[in-house]
Amino acid sequence: MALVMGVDSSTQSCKVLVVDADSGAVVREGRATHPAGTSVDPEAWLSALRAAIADAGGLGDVEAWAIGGQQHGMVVLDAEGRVIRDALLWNDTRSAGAASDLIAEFGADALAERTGLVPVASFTITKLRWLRDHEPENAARVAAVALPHDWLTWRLRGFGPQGESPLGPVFAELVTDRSDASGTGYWDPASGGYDRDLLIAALGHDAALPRVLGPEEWVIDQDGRRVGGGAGDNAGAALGLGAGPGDVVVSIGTSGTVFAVSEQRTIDPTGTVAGFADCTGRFLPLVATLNAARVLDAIARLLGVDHAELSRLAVSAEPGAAGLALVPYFEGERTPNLPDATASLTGMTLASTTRENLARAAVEGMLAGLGAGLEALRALGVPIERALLIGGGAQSEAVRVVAPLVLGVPVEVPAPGEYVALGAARQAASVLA
Ligand SMILES: Nc1ncnc2c1ncn2[C@@H]1O[C@H](COP(=O)(O)OP(=O)(O)O)[C@@H](O)[C@H]1O
Ligand SMILES: O=C(CO)[C@@H](O)[C@H](O)COP(=O)(O)O
Repeated sequence: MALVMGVDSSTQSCKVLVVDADSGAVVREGRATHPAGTSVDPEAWLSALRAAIADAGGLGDVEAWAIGGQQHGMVVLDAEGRVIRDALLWNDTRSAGAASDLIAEFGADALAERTGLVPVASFTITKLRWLRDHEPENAARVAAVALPHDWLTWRLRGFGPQGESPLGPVFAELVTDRSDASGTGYWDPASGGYDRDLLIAALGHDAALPRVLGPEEWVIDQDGRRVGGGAGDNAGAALGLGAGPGDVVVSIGTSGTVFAVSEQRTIDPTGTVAGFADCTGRFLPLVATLNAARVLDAIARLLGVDHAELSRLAVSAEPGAAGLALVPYFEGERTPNLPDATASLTGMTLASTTRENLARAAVEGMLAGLGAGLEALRALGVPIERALLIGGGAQSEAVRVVAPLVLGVPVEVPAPGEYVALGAARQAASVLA
C-alpha cells in the first residue's frame, strides 16, 4: 500500500490527510490552527503545516505529496529567500485603490481578456501595486513573488533562506500550478504563461515567479519523494470531489465560493465571475464572497449560542424571517465589489426582531450572495444541474435546509470531509503512478 499526503493550508487552519494512493481511503489525519487576521507571517503557516504533519503521524512512510491552499496571498521574498513582510491575504482589502488604478490604466475589458480577471483587492497583482505605492523600500527588495501554497511547497521540499534550509534559496525551484497562477492577475489562461508586463506595471520591476507545473508534472523533495504542483483550494476541492459537468460547488468557509469545472475559459468583463484555471488542464469559473462561515460565527456569538443552537433557531423561523434581512458585508465585500461596505440589518419590527428570525436572516443573507454567484455562472453559459455543498458552514443543518430554497437547484451534501486536502492527495497519487 503506497501512501500519499494531501494538504489544505486554508485561511483558518492547516489540514493534512495521509491517504492510500490506490483506494483513496484516508488512513490518518492531522490539523493545526492559523493566526487570525488578513496580514500573516508565512512562517506561521509553515509551523502549522509541520505541526499538522506531526499530528497526522509524520511523512516517514509517505511516498508523494501535494499542497492545496488559500489563493492569492502575496508572499514576497528578498534575494536571500527571506520573507520581506507579512503576507497580505485574499481577504485583505487595503489594495482596493490599487485595483481601481490598474483598471484605469489597462481597462477592465483588456485585463479580463489578458488574465481572465478584473482586478479586485483579493488578487495578488493589486497587493503588489499596493506594496509599490505604500512600501517602496520593501517593493524594491522583492526578488521573487509566491503564493501561500507555492511557498509552503518550496519550504517543505527543503528550499528557503541560507542557513535556515538544507537546500538554500533556489528560486528556479519555486513551483506552482495553473489554478493558483490563474488567481494572480498576471497569468494568461489562454497561453498558460505569465504576463510579465502586468507584473512589472504592478510591482515596478520584474521578479522570479514560480514555474507552472502541468497536471502530470512533479518535482522532488529533499528526501526524494515526488511532489505535485499542488492547487488553489477551490481547484483542489473540485478535484477531491470529482466535480463534473452540471455540478456547481458551493464552499462555505471563511470565503464563500461558487464554482464549476469547465472545458472552456470564461471571460467576464464585469468581474463578477473570475476566469480561473483548474489544476487538471481545464478551467474553473468562480464567484467569491468575503462573508461566509464567519457570518454565522458572528451571529452565534451575538446570540450567545453554539452552531447547533443557531441552526435550530434558524430552522424554527419561517422563510424570509418575517422581513428581517441581514446584508452580511462584515468584512467589506468582493462580489459585489464593495471593499468598504459594512453589514446591515433591515426590516426590524417589534414582531420580526426575534432570536429565531435573526438566525434565519444570517443564514439567508449569507446564502443570498452565493445564489447571485450561481446565477452569474449560469449567465455565462455554465451548465448547472446540482450544487455540492462543502466547507465548515456545510456542517450547519440550517444551511443545508435553506440552501436549496435560496440557490434554486437541488443541493447535495457530500460526506463531511477535507475535500481540498483530498484533491491534493489525489494529485500526489497521480504523480506517483
Ligand atoms: N456546524 C457548523 N455550523 C456553521 N459553521 C461552522 C460549523 N462548524 C464549523 N463552522 C465554521 O466553518 C469555518 C471553518 O470552515 P473551513 O471550511 O475549514 O474554513 P477555511 O477553509 O476558510 O479555513 C469556521 O468559521 C467555523 O466556525
Ligand atoms: O479567494 C478565494 C478564491 O478566489 C478564497 O477561496 C481563498 O482561496 C480562501 O478560501 P478559504 O480558506 O475560505 O476556503
